[in-house]
Amino acid sequence: MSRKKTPKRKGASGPAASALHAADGSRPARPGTARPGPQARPNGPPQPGRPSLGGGDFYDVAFKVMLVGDSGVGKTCLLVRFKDGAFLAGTFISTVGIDFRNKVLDVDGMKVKLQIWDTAGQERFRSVTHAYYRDAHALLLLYDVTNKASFDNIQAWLTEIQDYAQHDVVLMLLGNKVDSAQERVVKREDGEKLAKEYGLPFMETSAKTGLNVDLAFTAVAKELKQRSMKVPSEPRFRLHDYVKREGRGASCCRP
Ligand SMILES: Nc1nc2c(ncn2[C@@H]2O[C@H](COP(=O)(O)OP(=O)(O)OP(=O)(O)O)[C@@H](O)[C@H]2O)c(=O)[nH]1
Ligand SMILES: [Mg+2]
Repeated sequence: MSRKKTPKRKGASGPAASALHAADGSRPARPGTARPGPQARPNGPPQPGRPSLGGGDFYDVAFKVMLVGDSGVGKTCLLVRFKDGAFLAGTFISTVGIDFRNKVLDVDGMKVKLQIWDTAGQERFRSVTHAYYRDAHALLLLYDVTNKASFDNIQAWLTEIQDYAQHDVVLMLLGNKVDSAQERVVKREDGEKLAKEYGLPFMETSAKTGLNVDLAFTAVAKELKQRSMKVPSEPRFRLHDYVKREGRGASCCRP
């Protein structure tokens, strides 16, 4: 990850909510009780493949990916869209603490398992989530294009990442909810500018329509897989170039 400058801490904020919320809607997350599963290792060498304990999904390498950003930006919805291909419409139920879902991807013939941690954006859970940054191989940092404050808080999140995550963590900036064209207050160019300033790959996404959601996770999986190979057999994967080339504009996929 390259960052041009050290951002100033502003203090992230988000709407208050209180109900329990698990990423799959079945198991509520309890703050401080979730632990990385046996298949996720701290940042460093990925674990060699084996079947997962629960689902029997075989894989060659496993990585831990964390979703971060203000409350309400759509982290849980992004994960549910990626994992289940569905959108959680209706009442917003804020995540409590942290929870995770697994998904195995086929990346150029290799089974790459992503253990994706969905964190609570609310300030009061920050100390819980801090403990998990260190183990993350990749971070997806989200803001909501219809919420200026969530965009303004990105610098604060970057400070937090700098303080708690591994220095070589794969980091990508995502502007979510681009389906809400009428409510948009953060222009695509603003996101691009900020991403450029910090040397981050950037995409706009929609958990509602699915725009660029698979692409974001696939790009991260490709980058992690390549990094994990001692002698890369393929040409160097370039995350920035990949998301620029493959990313689709918001206008192509409105419902
Ligand atoms: N239109 C639109 N709404 C979305 C999208 N993603 C999420 N939402 C809505 O935004 C609200 C918040 O989504 P969540 O995924 O729960 O937000 P979160 O970032 O997980 O919030 P915390 O768990 O509090 O950190 C919900 O009402 C979702 O239905 C999107 O891409 N488009
Ligand atoms: Mg959530």
